[in-house]
Amino acid sequence: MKVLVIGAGNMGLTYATSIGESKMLNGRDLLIMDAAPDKVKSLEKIDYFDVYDRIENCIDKADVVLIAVKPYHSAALFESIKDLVRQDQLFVSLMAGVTIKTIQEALGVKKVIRTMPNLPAQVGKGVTSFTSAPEVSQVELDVVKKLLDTTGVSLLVKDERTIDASTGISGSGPAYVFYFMQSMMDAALDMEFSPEEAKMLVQQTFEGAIELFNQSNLSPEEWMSRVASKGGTTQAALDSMENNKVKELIKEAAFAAFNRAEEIGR
Ligand SMILES: NC(=O)C1=CN([C@@H]2O[C@H](COP(=O)(O)OP(=O)(O)OC[C@H]3O[C@@H](n4cnc5c(N)ncnc54)[C@H](O)[C@@H]3O)[C@@H](O)[C@H]2O)C=CC1
Ligand SMILES: O=C(O)[C@@H]1CCC=N1
Repeated sequence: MKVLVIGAGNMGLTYATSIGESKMLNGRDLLIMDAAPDKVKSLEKIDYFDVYDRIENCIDKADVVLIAVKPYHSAALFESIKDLVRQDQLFVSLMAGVTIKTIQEALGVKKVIRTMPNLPAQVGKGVTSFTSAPEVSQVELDVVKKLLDTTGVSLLVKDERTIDASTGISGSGPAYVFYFMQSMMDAALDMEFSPEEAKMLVQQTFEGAIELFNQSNLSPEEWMSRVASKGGTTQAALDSMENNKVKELIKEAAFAAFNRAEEIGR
């Protein structure tokens, strides 16, 4: 089986590298293609895959094609490959919001899987939701799951609405965590810690909290109550968040991403 990754940015390169490192494929069965000459130059230093700068030189070699360009580049890409693709090829999209029907119609193919990965895939801690067109067989789904799992874990979901919902939680989610980290670092700077001290305090607090969560069956709410003493400092902070409806605002933000994914699809 030969796998071609189109688009060697954050996501495409991460998947190509993870698949390469996993040794799932034989020698030269992994191909990568990007339209940016400087990107292609930097890829040539990496040993895991054969690198292409022109789609017509590689698309017909592939059994599985991973599409990892930005959604707004998808129409131009589809136009450039629609006369080169085959019905037996399996297309796996990593693009937010681009529907299976759009891909099928633009390429004139049936076998399409749509995924929603996330950036922690870069460190093997990704979570990828995926769903497929009915024309994709169970064997093909199993193969793609193995490819996706090289970057962390994956979750087969029932439909494309759930892919858009995953975008609001796990796809965009790492940015919400970074937003929280940045806000705490900014607060630390206002309290006159140095930038290095602020980073250390926040980084270790996040790592420690995640480790506690991972090593127990307690919910985040239960852990919150273990940190907070009655009438103490944590309660003052949690009360402030409740009064300012921070939870509602975070939910609203997640739904904004979900809605935007659906909007891009339309
Ligand atoms: N960055 C993230 O955290 C996540 C991104 N995604 C999705 O992954 C996809 C890629 O995002 P990133 O990797 O962040 O983008 P990126 O901008 O880092 O990479 C896209 C790459 O595609 C290349 N490209 C553009 N048009 C091309 C064409 N016609 N042929 C070949 N290569 C072409 C660009 O040169 C670039 O290297 C997007 O559709 C996005 O919705 C999904 C989940 C998370
Ligand atoms: O912001 C975006 O559109 C992409 C999809 C999920 C994360 N990044």
